[in-house]
Amino acid sequence: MDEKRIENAVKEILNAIGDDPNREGLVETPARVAKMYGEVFASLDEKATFDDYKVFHVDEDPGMVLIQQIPFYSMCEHHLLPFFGTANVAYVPRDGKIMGLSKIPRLVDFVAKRPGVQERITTQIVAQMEQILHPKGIAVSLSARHMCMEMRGISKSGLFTYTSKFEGVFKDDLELKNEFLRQTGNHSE
Ligand SMILES: Nc1nc2c(ncn2[C@@H]2O[C@H](COP(=O)(O)OP(=O)(O)OP(=O)(O)O)[C@@H](O)[C@H]2O)c(=O)[nH]1
Ligand SMILES: [Zn+2]
Repeated sequence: MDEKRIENAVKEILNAIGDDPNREGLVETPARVAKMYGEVFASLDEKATFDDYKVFHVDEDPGMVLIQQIPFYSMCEHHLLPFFGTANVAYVPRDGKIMGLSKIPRLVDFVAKRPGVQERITTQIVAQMEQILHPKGIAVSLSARHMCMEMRGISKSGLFTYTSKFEGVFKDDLELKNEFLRQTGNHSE
């Protein structure tokens, strides 16, 4: 990431909104924003990859593995305002192939830390899980608040947007899908 360029751009924005980038409270702001963008957009760094996942084997296929309520923070690509919430990620292993549990929240972070939309985070979690494990099934659901709908524009506070994607056995096996929905606090039909 080109921090110097971000700093200059932030100075320019401060000027453009009619504030003074040289006043005491703002002098260090461009550098802080550049550093902050480095964090919230960390996945755009050319060195950033999600290849530190660990795959293990168990003798018998367990059923569903589900990590619930994984907090995530992202920035909407339309307004560069935060959207944030929680993700539920489940899979059903194939051939005893399982993943290091901590890698799932890492994967959610990796997918979230770039300008995006909630729908794409949802589908990319599914795509990455598929690539790493080729499991029998994947279920992902996200619930998030979008600051671009709360602090501006339509200005509706406390709206939660829900997105979900079900693959493989989660599509075919209604009981399994219902178990995911029940466990994650959502109600099936
Ligand atoms: N589908 C989707 N839309 C999003 C997401 N985050 C923000 N948006 C929407 O992106 C849209 C951008 O619409 P535009 O009409 O181009 O922008 P705008 O004039 O600022 O729109 P308003 O927010 O309605 O004022 C808005 O409707 C936002 O609510 C997201 O994660 N997914
Ligand atoms: Zn937005």
